[in-house]
Amino acid sequence: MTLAEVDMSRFRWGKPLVVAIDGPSGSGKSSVSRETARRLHAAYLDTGAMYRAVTWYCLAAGVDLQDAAAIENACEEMVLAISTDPDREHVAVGGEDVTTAIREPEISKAVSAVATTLGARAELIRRQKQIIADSGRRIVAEGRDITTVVAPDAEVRILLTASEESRLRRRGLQLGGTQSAAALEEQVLTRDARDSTVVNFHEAADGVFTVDSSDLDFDETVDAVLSVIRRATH
Ligand SMILES: Nc1ncnc2c1ncn2[C@@H]1O[C@H](COP(=O)(O)OP(=O)(O)OP(=O)(O)O)[C@@H](O)[C@H]1O
Ligand SMILES: Nc1ccn([C@H]2C[C@H](O)[C@@H](COP(=O)(O)O)O2)c(=O)n1
Repeated sequence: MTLAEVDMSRFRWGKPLVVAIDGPSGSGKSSVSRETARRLHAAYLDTGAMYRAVTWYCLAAGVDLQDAAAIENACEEMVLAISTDPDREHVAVGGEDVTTAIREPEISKAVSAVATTLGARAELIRRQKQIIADSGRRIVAEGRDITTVVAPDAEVRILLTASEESRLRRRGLQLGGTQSAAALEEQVLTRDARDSTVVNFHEAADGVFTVDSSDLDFDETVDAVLSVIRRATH
């Protein structure tokens, strides 16, 4: 058992523990948050998957992604189910399993149109707050606006960041080394530039801890996050 695991056993039962993690693309939000949730025996919420699910629904229904009102309507009417079990990735729209489909490149390319539609954001934020409440406030939730908008009252708020170079390298490895430099920049930097027109995920707000993972491997990053949680809650 590592030192982090010994200390984390204190958090298994008892008080609410909402951990909110945001940061730019490729910083490790999803993978690090999922593992952190496992270690804490907590639920896990991937809010980016919800934006992707709305995008999938809009494309499937032929909704014009230039039409903000149509996107907002689609978002409000859509029946979305998302697993909060860190060991079970599952997203369904209207009962259809879209877990894999929402990771396709066409969704990654189109998702900023949904993420920058303020009416759609309002609806998803409402649903995300409800999921956090339904978890009994024992959850690790991640996404671009979690520390500032969705869960500003979380017990622990962390900005997980990394240099552009690390983030591009990680995304390249994640996609099997098949993407050109230009394609990776489009997926990581250009998408972040579009998304940051509606939400700030590059700077830590007051009370938000920063973990810079540029020089840390995955396990070291999880340990750094657990260490922040331990310090913040004692
Ligand atoms: N500290 C780290 N060192 C090396 N690789 C890492 C580290 N943290 C995460 N990774 C890897 O980097 C890749 C990108 O991580 P992840 O998908 O979790 O990022 P993200 O911030 O959620 O990105 P996005 O917001 O675009 O979905 C994954 O393959 C993950 O395993
Ligand atoms: N809370 C959130 C979560 C995600 N987004 C946007 C940012 C991305 O363009 C898209 C998909 O996120 P990913 O799965 O790549 O993390 O959704 C957001 O604006 N707010």
